[in-house]
Amino acid sequence: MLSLQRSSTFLAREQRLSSYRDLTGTYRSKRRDVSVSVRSSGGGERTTRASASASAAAAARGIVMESTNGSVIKEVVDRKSTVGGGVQDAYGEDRATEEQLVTPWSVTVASGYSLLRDPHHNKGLGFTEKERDAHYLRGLLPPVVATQELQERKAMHNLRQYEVPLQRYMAMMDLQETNERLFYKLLIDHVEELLPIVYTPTVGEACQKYGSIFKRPQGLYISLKEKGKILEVLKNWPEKKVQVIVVTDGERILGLGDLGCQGMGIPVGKLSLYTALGGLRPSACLPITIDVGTNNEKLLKDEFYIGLRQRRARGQEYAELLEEFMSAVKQNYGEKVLIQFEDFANHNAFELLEKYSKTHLVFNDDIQGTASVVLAGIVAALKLVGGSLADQRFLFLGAGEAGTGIAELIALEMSKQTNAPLEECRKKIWLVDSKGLIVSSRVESLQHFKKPWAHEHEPVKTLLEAVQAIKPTVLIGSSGVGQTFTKEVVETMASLNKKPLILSLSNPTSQSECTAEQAYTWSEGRAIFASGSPFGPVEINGKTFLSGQANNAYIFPGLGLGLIMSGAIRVHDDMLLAASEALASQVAQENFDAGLIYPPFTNIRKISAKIAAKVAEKVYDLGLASHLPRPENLEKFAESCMYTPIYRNYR
Ligand SMILES: O=C([O-])CC(=O)C(=O)O
Ligand SMILES: [Mg+2]
Repeated sequence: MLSLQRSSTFLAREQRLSSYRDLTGTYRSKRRDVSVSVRSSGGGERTTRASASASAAAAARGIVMESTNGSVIKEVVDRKSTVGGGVQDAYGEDRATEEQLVTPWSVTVASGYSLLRDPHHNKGLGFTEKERDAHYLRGLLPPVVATQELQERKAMHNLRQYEVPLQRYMAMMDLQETNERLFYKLLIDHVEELLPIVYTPTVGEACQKYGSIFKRPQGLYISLKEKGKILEVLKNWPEKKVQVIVVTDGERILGLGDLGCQGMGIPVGKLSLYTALGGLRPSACLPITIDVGTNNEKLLKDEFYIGLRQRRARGQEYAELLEEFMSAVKQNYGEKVLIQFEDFANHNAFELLEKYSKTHLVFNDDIQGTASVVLAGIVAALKLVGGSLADQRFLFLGAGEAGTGIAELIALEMSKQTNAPLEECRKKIWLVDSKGLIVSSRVESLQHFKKPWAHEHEPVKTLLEAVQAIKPTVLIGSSGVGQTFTKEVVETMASLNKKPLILSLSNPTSQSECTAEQAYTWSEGRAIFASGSPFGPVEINGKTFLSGQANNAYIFPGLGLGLIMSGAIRVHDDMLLAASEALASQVAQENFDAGLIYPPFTNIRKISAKIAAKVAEKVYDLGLASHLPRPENLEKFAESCMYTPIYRNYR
């Protein structure tokens, strides 16, 4: 038996790096040979055995260990990666640095049978002959070695056999859970086809049925039961170098309302887009659902419901849990971790953003991400509609997070362009909520986020009357209620404008204010239309009409990448404006010619890199960057940071 001699520095290093919690606290190997004395982070001595083949690597680069069945190899490596100062493991995956390994868990990578069941490293039939020898895979796979391209073709072929979108969603989730790189290769290469599956609209249905389709847990669940222990819960998550968290409390999932704990599908879906569209490493992404109960009676009675069976906690109890969560995140991951709030109900969304934007790197996707994407679409649409932003009159149906968020960013941009006071710019923007047009006589009873939009006007009850009274050039739906842009509403817009700009933003498709077909038919093909969830081409009198997807998916992946690569510590409105400008500039003449105001999603990675570069530029300009020096070419740097799903060759 060969004993590795270790210096005290090395031991100290291992104290942080090499502890691995298994049930017995020991490591044994059938394969013999190397015995390494290490200390656990709890301070106890452990004897670790590693195979002879691993011993060279152990001596050269740290420590390699195998478990009883020879299936788990643990490595500590010290090669720097490009983004955020991580390291790469034996498989070339970016991993946490020593300092980042702050928990009892540490880096583990598998071989043999376990490797085939490790979604981060599994390649299925893609393992080469050499890898099959080196990683104890002989006999565990059929003889054929397939290229990743062949696997991709097969997976797409199989996926297309399913006619029901939810089945495709489940097949995609299975793939993500078995072979992560293949999952992302599919998603990146077939983004237009698969976005509606892993994202809106299908993800909405998946959340509604999450309890029944639930197989393996994804993401982290933090419920009221974990109060007082949230830091410990965070430490149970296996990845230590987390850079983005998407968190929901499930109270307003898309336009579907309170889905409680089953809202988890949203953070999972959003983060898969962070990787596919924005190039963040999957291991850097952490989906979280905060479960404070649900007021959805149907779910409370559903025997398959997976969340707390109680009504929602409110007030102090809610605030305390969120406060504990926010400080635990900062304590565990530092102040550069990006926290994206998603699908909270209005009251909490505004309050959380207001409170934590001063102390954390946070943004609310529904308020700010949606605002940025819609502003980009409007700015681009001016090329088709004519006139400047300040020449337009805006009418919103819906005065919640999306409506007021978009309205404010439009006013901000208008104010920048014209030098007019923000107050004046706001007067060109009108909002309708469930009680009618928001006017000054209602101001006392309005929630605080609606007050800036209470302009002088006599009361108006319905949307149709509001359209007739305000005569908007742009109509925006963000109410979460489907079919509210009626034939009369669209016809009135078309009678007032040569090219009415109509945006039906609510998700999923069932909640869209009108369909593409309705918008084009009722406006006699003159509307410029985009929607939150996608619509296919529409044919009217032999002419084909396309419509774009005004969805925050255009913005948050690039925005997040820009914030992370610059090491931003706060989000500023100017960064949202920069993201918006970058997106608007990506609409090509051929898109305009087709009546589109957004570029196609097929180029999204390039678009995200451009958005990231513009956002990072703002972060540096505002002195909010912590990654110094500033790279010379931010766009190239953004591209170089992006994760690619191509299989790695395993050493
Ligand atoms: O998820 C989406 O498709 C867009 C969004 O944030 C929402 O509707 O809440
Ligand atoms: Mg959302």
